[in-house]
Amino acid sequence: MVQLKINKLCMQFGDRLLFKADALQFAKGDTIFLQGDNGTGKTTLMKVLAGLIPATSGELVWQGQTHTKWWQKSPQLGKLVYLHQHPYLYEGSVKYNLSFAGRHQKMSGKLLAQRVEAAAQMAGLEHLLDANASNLSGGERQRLAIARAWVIQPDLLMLDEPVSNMDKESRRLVLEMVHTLKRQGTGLLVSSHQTCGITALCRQTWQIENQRITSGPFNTEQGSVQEESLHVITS
Ligand SMILES: Nc1ncnc2c1ncn2[C@@H]1O[C@H](COP(=O)(O)OP(=O)(O)OP(=O)(O)O)[C@@H](O)[C@H]1O
Repeated sequence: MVQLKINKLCMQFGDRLLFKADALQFAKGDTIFLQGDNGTGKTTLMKVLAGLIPATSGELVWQGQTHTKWWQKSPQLGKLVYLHQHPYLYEGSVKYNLSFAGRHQKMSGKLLAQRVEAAAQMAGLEHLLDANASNLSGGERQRLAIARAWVIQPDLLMLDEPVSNMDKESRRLVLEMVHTLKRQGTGLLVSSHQTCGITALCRQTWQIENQRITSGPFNTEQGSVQEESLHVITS
């Protein structure tokens, strides 16, 4: 079972305590809605879990191994993906962006080409495959970033405000991609200020409140879920 365990995590910026968590677990197949008010540390937590910044103290255990040497190549590379709401894209075409990570995995050229084509279609970007990624609109960039993750099928995917500033059609396309990943077993950790189609896929919640992260069950009745979710969930 692919999993990331967090023990006695503490995050501070200078003297300011951001959050503490005794024990949390994020595993393949999990679907977790990360909730918390503005500034409580949701993005920071995701960056810590992705190994992009170190926690002040505590332990992250990936597949039974503690990962404390932050300057070394992360063992989670390609298996755990973090998508920021303003995603970083590589210099080059949409096609280049979609194929980049797959080239560094043990994926055959034929399979990679098939997945890139399928991802472009799912993301509604097939007509932009040769366009320069830096010229894409905000919504197209977010769709491309999720499609890029879809190509490599990570074990764990962290989505930071995945549908913020997206129109209805973009939200539908992104939901479809995320839902496919979920069906294939990818674990999801989703931060969002409002319930949406993607949070409706979640069955657990991590709540950051009073500088503590607590976990519990989440059912979609806890929030009013927007109508676009239901079509995908039941189909
Ligand atoms: N490198 C840093 N140095 C100092 N403070 C930081 C740093 N990075 C983030 N912070 C602060 O930590 C707090 C949490 O930031 P973070 O972006 O993780 O919150 P968030 O819960 O994702 O917020 P939002 O919901 O508004 O996106 C903020 O007050 C932010 O200013």
